[in-house]
Amino acid sequence: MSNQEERPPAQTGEVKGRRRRPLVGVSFKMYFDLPRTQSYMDQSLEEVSNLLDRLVDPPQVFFVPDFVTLSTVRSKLDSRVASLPGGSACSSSSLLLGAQDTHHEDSGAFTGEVSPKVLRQVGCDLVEIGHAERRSMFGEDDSKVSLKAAAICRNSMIPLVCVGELTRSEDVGRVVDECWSQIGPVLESIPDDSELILAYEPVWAIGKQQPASPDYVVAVTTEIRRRCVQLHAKPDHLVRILYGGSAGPGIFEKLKQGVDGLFLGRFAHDPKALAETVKEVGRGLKPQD
Ligand SMILES: O=C(CO)COP(=O)(O)O
Repeated sequence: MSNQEERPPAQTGEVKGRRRRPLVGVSFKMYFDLPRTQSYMDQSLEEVSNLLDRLVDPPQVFFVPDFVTLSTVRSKLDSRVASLPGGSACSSSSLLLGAQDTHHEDSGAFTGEVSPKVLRQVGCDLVEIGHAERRSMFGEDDSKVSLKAAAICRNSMIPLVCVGELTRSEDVGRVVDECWSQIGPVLESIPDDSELILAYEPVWAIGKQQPASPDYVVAVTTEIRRRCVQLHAKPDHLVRILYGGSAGPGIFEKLKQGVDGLFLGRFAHDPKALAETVKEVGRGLKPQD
């Protein structure tokens, strides 16, 4: 598949079953060169596709490479799925492609920008917006994030919106208020029936040796979910919340009361660490394994 007409709208969760499917993703940020992206994808797909059928609750797994390698990664995802027997848990709805940003217009005189329409045409399922690095270094503010979220939905993809407070605080209400100032405008800008993925990434926990503490993450994400559902009346099954910020193997078990999965950076650079995390988010191996 190579163009938008041939691809059905991205629907990453199990919307019809009203179940929030677990989800694990990795952003390559700007860490990988082209050969590294290719070898990382080959090794990760080998690890993950061998694993998904053996898990209790196989998660969806998404990859977020740079713009230039989106088509390369798309081809690798498609050929891996095509090589597997029908009925495998490793299908086109379980291996997803994301972009790291988008412009909010579909076309026009915006030199250097990338259109959400083209992202869909090259086979993106989701688009990451509002990452802390883009907010702090590239002037991405809440109004731009909202426009981009609307553009992503308009082009049949899922917005993956990164939110998080700048500094750690014991006051969960204050932390959630800061996150809510980023989430509220997005919820206003997208259709009520659109899926949304929120990546809760406390800015102070990105790029560190340790993630935020489990109690902290669960308290914040539980309140974010409550506000989405009760304050905004967003259907519960349409919002998935991930944790990101120095996340890696060994932490999902402690966060699972609050989140549907993880969004990884450096600690997924080893494909075996990615596979280990996928295994944990997928509730481990089925008993016979
Ligand atoms: O920013 C992140 C994912 O978007 C997390 O990056 P690190 O896990 O490398 O801190």
